[in-house]
Amino acid sequence: MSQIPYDAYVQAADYLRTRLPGATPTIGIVCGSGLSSLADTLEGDVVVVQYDDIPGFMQSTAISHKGQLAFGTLSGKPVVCMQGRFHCYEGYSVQQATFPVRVLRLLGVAALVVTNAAGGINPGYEVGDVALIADHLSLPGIAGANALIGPNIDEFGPRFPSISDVYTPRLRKIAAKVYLTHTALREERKFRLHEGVYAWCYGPCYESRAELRALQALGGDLVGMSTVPEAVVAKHCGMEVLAMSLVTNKCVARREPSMIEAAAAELAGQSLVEVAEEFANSDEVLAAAAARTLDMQEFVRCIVKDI
Ligand SMILES: O=P(O)(O)O[C@@H]1C[C@H](O)[C@@H](CO)O1
Ligand code: HPA
Repeated sequence: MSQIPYDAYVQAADYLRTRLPGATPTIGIVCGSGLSSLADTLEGDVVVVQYDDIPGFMQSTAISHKGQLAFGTLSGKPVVCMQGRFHCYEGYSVQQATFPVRVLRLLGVAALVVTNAAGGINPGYEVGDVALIADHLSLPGIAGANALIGPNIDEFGPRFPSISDVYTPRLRKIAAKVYLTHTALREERKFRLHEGVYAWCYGPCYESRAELRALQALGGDLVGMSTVPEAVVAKHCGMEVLAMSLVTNKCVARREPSMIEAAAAELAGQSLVEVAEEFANSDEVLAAAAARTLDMQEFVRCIVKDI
């Protein structure tokens, strides 16, 4: 894996400092698919910087990911929103995909709020629910797709970091308290809040049914194509991390209908009951994200106030 040198991160952070007239951000918010309008709620002197202009940044190619950083204040705190993240399925290495996280760290970001659109594997999760990520399953990570592979950059963190508490309990508790005390979000049942395990897959294919059953058996509640590399790198460089998924589709993990049984039934002249199945698709994902976007804005705004 080609290594990104420390100087490249420093160069990007130095460039961004020249674009910022005021305070540098202490909180970073990564906007997931369909959730980039979180940045529309920024206040104060908002500064928008295109990824194209930042030395070393990649291009955002994912649908609905704008490809810009928006700096401003949210609930009175200096924040930066990443309107567009980099996914490995776009062809980026895990180091390239996580480049912005380390740049934000160099700018002074101490807490990273990461959002994503995810499929619900847990049968109790419905479209429109939100889940705080309590832990993750990183099959690509344990198989070698880990941004920390290669010479360790000691300026960021230790060679062998523990990531057992990567999703900072303090921040999860803050988010839970916001939800439990926010009348409009909870009592009006705008969305249900869960806490679950996010299974990271490389994508871009949505998972097969057998893969979904495997992830379910391994303890996954959600499945998505992002977040884990960012969280690992953020934890390595000493950031607190809060990650949450918006459930945009329910995953169909039921076993495939047997074509041997279907063929035998047809040969015996029996009529078959067709089972209609719904499979994940990106239109459905973006529509579900759009439907929940204002609630997510409000939720994140209140959490940031209490961080
Ligand atoms: O950036 P996120 O994780 O929100 O995006 C998810 C994963 C894929 O980019 C896309 C698949 O529908 O949504
Ligand atoms: N699988 C993977 N990524 C996703 C999904 C899914 O079902 N939904 C949104 N992002």
